[in-house]
Amino acid sequence: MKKMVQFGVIARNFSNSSAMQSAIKNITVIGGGLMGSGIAQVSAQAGQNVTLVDLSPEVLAKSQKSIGANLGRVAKKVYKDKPQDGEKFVAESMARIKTSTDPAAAAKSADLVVEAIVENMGVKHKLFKQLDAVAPEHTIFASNTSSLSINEICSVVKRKDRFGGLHFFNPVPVMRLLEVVRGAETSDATYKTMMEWGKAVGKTCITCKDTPGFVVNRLLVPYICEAIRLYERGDASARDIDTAMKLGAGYPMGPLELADYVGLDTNKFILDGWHNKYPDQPLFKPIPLLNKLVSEGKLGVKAGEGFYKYEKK
Ligand SMILES: CCCCCCC[C@H](O)CC(=O)SCCNC(=O)CCNC(=O)[C@H](O)C(C)(C)COP(=O)([O-])OP(=O)([O-])OC[C@H]1O[C@@H](n2cnc3c(N)ncnc32)[C@H](O)[C@@H]1OP(=O)([O-])[O-]
Ligand SMILES: NC(=O)c1ccc[n+]([C@@H]2O[C@H](COP(=O)([O-])OP(=O)(O)OC[C@H]3O[C@@H](n4cnc5c(N)ncnc54)[C@H](O)[C@@H]3O)[C@@H](O)[C@H]2O)c1
Repeated sequence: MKKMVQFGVIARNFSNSSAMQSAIKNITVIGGGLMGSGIAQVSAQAGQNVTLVDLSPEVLAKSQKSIGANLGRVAKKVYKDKPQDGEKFVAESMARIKTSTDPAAAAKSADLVVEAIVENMGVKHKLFKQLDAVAPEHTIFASNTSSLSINEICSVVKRKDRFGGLHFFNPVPVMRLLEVVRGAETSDATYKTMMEWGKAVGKTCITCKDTPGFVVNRLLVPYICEAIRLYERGDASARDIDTAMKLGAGYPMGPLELADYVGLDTNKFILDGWHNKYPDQPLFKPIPLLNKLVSEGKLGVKAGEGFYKYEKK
């Protein structure tokens, strides 16, 4: 049943993509990590020309490998009875992805730049300032930030009317939602283009204001944090909390499993940032157990241990 649902999602995303048109033809994705490689993949499979940029050539090589493998999964499902068409789909999608280690050069030919680099305001400011000086007039800039303010990120660029948030979800090829975030100065034309582009790459788009966590993370972060506090108090075991939310509320993962999946350092980073900004909000108060796990290097799936133990890949 689970597989059937996932197959439906991937096939639907793909057919949506083929049917939709977008004014954006050339996209530059900056940051070739977990999110950037997924954004590059869904864009290329929807027929866009993609330049994927990272400072590290090793990251780019790893991303290309994982995109190839994930496109292979899509092809297996969508072209189940036509393997040759599947191979063509993978080859053509891969051929649409170029890689680069030079963000400024890659922005020069972009209609849209989607930034998916580290969640750090200073680093994002430095990048966007550099890109603003070289990108064509018409180029739209977007950030995939999980928790930072779009208005604050775009404060360093002149093109504030051509700036917004495009918040994807992990894993990008599977998750159907795209949050389109309007900053205070995002123009109607930019907003409309971002919405159309999101549909063209197969996502269902919702509109968000530039508030902490937009919609999903504003609800998800306090929910995960409450689950950690529940566990910390000893009210239930980790396994029981996760089983409760999977079987009682129908979530695909329990909150502690999801916290391990996104990374406990990411959980902590978001919580600390919001706590500093909104010290009176009790939902954003620091959690001693979360701080302890992070200080011990127990960051979740990627570290081999978080609330649970995992086999290191
Ligand atoms: C304090 C809180 C902090 C929050 C942090 C915020 C972070 C951020 O801003 C927001 C988020 O993203 S929030 C996070 C939002 N995310 C969530 O909430 C996620 C919740 N979890 C889920 O939706 C499901 O558990 C998964 C989809 C992850 C796995 O599905 P499953 O059924 O349990 O396991 P399965 O059978 O293995 O996989 C089924 C099929 O899915 C496919 N596929 C899987 N992984 C893939 C990948 N990496 N790539 C590509 N494809 C991938 C694949 O096609 C596979 O089929 P195949 O047979 O292998 O070809
Ligand atoms: N991980 C998630 O679940 C998730 C979900 C939604 C949004 N986000 C957001 O997406 C962004 C990226 O997250 P991620 O999980 O993909 O991170 P990641 O660490 O997997 O990847 C970030 C990549 O950016 C590269 N990078 C850093 N500075 C750069 C620069 N100046 N120019 C080019 N490349 C640079 C790094 O080498 C790294 O490969 C963050 O803002 C994060 O908050 C993450």
